[in-house]
Amino acid sequence: MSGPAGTLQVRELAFAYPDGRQALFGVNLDVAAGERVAILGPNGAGKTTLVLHLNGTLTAGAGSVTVDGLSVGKPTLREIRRRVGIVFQDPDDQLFMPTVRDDVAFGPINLGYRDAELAARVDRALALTGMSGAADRAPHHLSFGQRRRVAASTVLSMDPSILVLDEPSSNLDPVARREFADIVLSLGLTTLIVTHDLLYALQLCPRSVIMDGGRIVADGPTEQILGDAELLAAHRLELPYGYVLP
Ligand SMILES: Nc1ncnc2c1ncn2[C@@H]1O[C@H](COP(=O)(O)OP(=O)(O)OP(=O)(O)O)[C@@H](O)[C@H]1O
Repeated sequence: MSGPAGTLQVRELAFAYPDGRQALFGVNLDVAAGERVAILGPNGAGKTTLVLHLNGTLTAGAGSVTVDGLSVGKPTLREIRRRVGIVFQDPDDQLFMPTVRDDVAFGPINLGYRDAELAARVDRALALTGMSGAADRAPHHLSFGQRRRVAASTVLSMDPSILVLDEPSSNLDPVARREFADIVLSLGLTTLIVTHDLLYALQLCPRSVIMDGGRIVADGPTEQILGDAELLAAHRLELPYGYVLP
């Protein structure tokens, strides 16, 4: 079965790590095509654990995850990995080839693309992040901000329907931060953003959920969530010092 591209359904998802630590307790989340949703919450809330279920890196202990109408599980894993692109916090976890072009081509080559079709995918993915000029450079010669863009290109070259960004603003200077936000907005993809940067969530995501203790404890318009001082305080979230919502 297949559904509209860019849709996500998480149903009663529960998960315990092998050491017995229960990290998720019945998480429910529906994301519509084209939505941008911030996943907020204190350290240890279960945000990363949830995200790692979306592309099948972790397997649900109970409940289900459905992407574009496809149930995440062993039989669909290859297709799910293509459809859900995760950009990790540290780009160096994703860049390991001699050149930027090789890194961005890695995923499509695994999918069987070659020659002109492969080149077109790589060129497009680099253009989307403004990194076309760096195609022949070594990733480790690039700045952190540039490496983050290339890491995004490595998943965009798979033509994903859902983009997951883990702390996308971390270690970026203000201009790089804004430039990356502009890239995300220009893509128009269903996007989940895990972040402690509440203003980045406000800038990029009309909707936010708060996770705490392995559960989603709030879900609504970002402006409303960030405007609720009691809710934020109850879950160890704080706007930057002195900041007043517009
Ligand atoms: N590999 C692991 N083995 C055992 N427990 C783990 C493992 N990874 C995470 N946990 C635990 O699962 C819970 C959720 O962790 P998770 O990393 O999902 O939280 P998080 O919200 O992403 O936190 P942070 O904001 O610090 O990144 C925590 O209690 C954590 O200690």
